[in-house]
Amino acid sequence: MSDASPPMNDAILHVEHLSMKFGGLVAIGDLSFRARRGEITALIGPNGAGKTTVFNCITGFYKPSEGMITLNRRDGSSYLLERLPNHEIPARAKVARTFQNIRLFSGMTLLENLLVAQHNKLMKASGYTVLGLFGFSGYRTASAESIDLARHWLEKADLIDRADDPAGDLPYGAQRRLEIARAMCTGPELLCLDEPAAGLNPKESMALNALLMDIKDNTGTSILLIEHDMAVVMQISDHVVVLEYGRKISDGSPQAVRTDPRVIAAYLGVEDEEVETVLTEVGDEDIIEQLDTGPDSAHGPGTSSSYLAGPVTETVGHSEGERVTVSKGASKAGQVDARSSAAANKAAKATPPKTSRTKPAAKQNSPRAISNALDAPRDGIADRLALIKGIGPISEKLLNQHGIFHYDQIAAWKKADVEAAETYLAFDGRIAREDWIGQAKALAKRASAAGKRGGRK
Ligand SMILES: Nc1ncnc2c1ncn2[C@@H]1O[C@H](COP(=O)(O)OP(=O)(O)OP(=O)(O)O)[C@@H](O)[C@H]1O
Repeated sequence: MSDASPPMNDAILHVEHLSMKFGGLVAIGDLSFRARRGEITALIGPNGAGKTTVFNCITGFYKPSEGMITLNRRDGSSYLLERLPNHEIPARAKVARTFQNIRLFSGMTLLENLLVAQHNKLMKASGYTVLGLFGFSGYRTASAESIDLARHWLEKADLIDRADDPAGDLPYGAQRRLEIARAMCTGPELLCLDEPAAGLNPKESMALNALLMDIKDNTGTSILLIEHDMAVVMQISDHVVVLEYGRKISDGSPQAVRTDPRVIAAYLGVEDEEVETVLTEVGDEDIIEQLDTGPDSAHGPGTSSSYLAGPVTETVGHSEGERVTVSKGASKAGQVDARSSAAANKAAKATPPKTSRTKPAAKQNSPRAISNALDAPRDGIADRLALIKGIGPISEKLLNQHGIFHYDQIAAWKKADVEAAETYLAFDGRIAREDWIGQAKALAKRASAAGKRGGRK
């Protein structure tokens, strides 16, 4: 939304008309948004929406095909990140990041990991000579300061008791916090976190939220967050930008985005005919009303730069005139737009009573055809299937309704089971494309190794 755009001096990050192409694929198309200083900005969207590609452009791993990324530092200096050499982005623009996959030095202790992160500062203090390491008082001071800073962040991350343990021995959630502590040791003004809550159990998720809120409240570091866990996003974000197929489909406060029908349709990854069912399940009567009467300009990207970037269509345009076709009807946000217009045109259509908004009978009464379905979760506790990328809360509920509660059940699926599940979920090829079976195997293994510590609801 246009009201989400702060004045330039309030924006630590300003992304303008960013496009990134990989051969014929437009991973990001004409994306513009701002992240305010001192806030947590979340970048969300379904798998493959282009979130990590945006991060890679901001942090210099990719040079964008088009567009500008401006980083405004507190001291008034500004950097065009797309022009800075990769290695200068952390040092000069003060941007730090973590990755989807944990990248710690697992054989080093926690303290050593945090000292390595301060390598540049220490080398500078040494005068870049071996003698400097032993002789310069400047080095000794810098070294003591580095240890203090590392201790400070170990305390903040609630890891000080494990300071001398190898990082690889930490539980998964603690490793995630260590990565953030390590990034904070570089003194960033913008901290980019790629799915920090992925694979965390609820307790670990709460500890992560506390750490991120502490960073926000007490350091002045701004945070840009990619996250699939909506509980985390809605709880701690000040501002949310939603992507679908590389295009921005919504931009605003967590509340505005949460109630945007385009986001619900796109993010939950539902098929066209299921949009209304999803909205009913989400339980937001206002949205259901909107779908019957047309789009509400107070919600969604009606006046946002996503509209300046053009409507979401079944092709993704590129400024050089190239058009790359995505699968027909692929944009769920586009489907909502289409449905809203169609609904507005059907003036004579009577609004069906709310009680009639139920799942199609075929879906409710489908015979159980997945070979390893169970009547109930083992020990009464289901795994969090939504940790599998591609499974949202609605799909998780549907799977549960069809007797699938555990990672190992999905891990053991054969072709016929996949086909049966796709019928229930009204997906076409997504299970293989998103490798649910591979993800389920990894989660089952992790849950089993941790004595199912992290994998339960
Ligand atoms: N180096 C690359 N070469 C070719 N295609 C790429 C490359 N990196 C990303 N893509 C493609 O760009 C699109 C966006 O990918 P990206 O990883 O940015 O999505 P994402 O929103 O981060 O997805 P996820 O939530 O699954 O991590 C995808 O279609 C992906 O296959």
